[in-house]
Amino acid sequence: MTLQDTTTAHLPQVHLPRNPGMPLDMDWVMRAQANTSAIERRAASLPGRRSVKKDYQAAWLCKAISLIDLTTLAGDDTDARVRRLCAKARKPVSAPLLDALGMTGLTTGAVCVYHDMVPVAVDALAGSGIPVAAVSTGFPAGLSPFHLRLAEIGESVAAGAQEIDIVISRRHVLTGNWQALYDEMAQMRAACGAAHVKAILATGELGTLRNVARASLVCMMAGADFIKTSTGKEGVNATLPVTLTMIRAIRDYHAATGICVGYKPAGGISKAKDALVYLSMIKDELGDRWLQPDLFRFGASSLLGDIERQLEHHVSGSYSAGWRHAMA
Ligand SMILES: O=C[C@H](O)COP(=O)(O)O
Repeated sequence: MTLQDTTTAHLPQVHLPRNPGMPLDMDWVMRAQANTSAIERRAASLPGRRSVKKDYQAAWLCKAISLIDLTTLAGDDTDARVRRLCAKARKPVSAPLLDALGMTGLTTGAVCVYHDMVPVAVDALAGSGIPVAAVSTGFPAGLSPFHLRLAEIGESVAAGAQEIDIVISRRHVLTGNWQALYDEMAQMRAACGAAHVKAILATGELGTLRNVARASLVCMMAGADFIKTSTGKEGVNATLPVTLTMIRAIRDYHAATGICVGYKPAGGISKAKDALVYLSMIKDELGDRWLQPDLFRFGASSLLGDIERQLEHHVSGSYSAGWRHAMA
């Protein structure tokens, strides 16, 4: 595999048709189980193994950059911070490092901000082709009046957000009210119009992996283009067992409908080596098609910094034969 194969060759120039969804299939939802102990065993085996061949790690780290929704979601966000973030999305690593890697043109997958920051981000990213994602619907708890959550989606889209990260009502999952979850998701999907919609499940608040599996299915049936683990604000955010549960739900949905739904782990992913484990898991479970920005994103505020440090380390001293080959 060359660096070119790993990065630019797979950038999506064509957006997939949106997930059209399907009627709520309660039998399928109730059949969805998650074998917790098997999933935890499989997840526990992942970090210990050599997930990506060392020779190609730099190439995979560049790939990871192209898959980041570079995020700031803080109460003290300012226009200046968002502009700095957008500049970083355009040039994710220093110019000398980009040159050394031969990766001119590398950008992050998107920038993710609160609704109020959308106009600033849209302006700062003009002409870059990098989409702005807005967290809407009363993020992070999603407990504002429903009509206001729908209105917020409309305002974010009108302000130029091309992707909307909605939050679901956790109580619908905790009470097993799948019809209410489906209806909520379908209305949010409709409010997004042409924008892509990512459904944040807030998995750390859903109680069980079985609930995660069922909520994943219901959101996909209701038209979510992506399912996303967390807001980054829950006590427990993205984990490997949750990831296995959600990507297997994506695999089942694809097998039954032919529709590809994307996956976004988010919250607490800050280390380059963890990003490689996620990419390895996606490759194993879903295949290369899901290693593209239209079907996979990391939601992360600090991952890029660690990846940049690791790439600097590679370029400064550890050119192996394989890496030179990858650069050829
Ligand atoms: O959606 C993205 C998350 O809020 C980012 O979480 P993080 O700040 O822990 O990386």
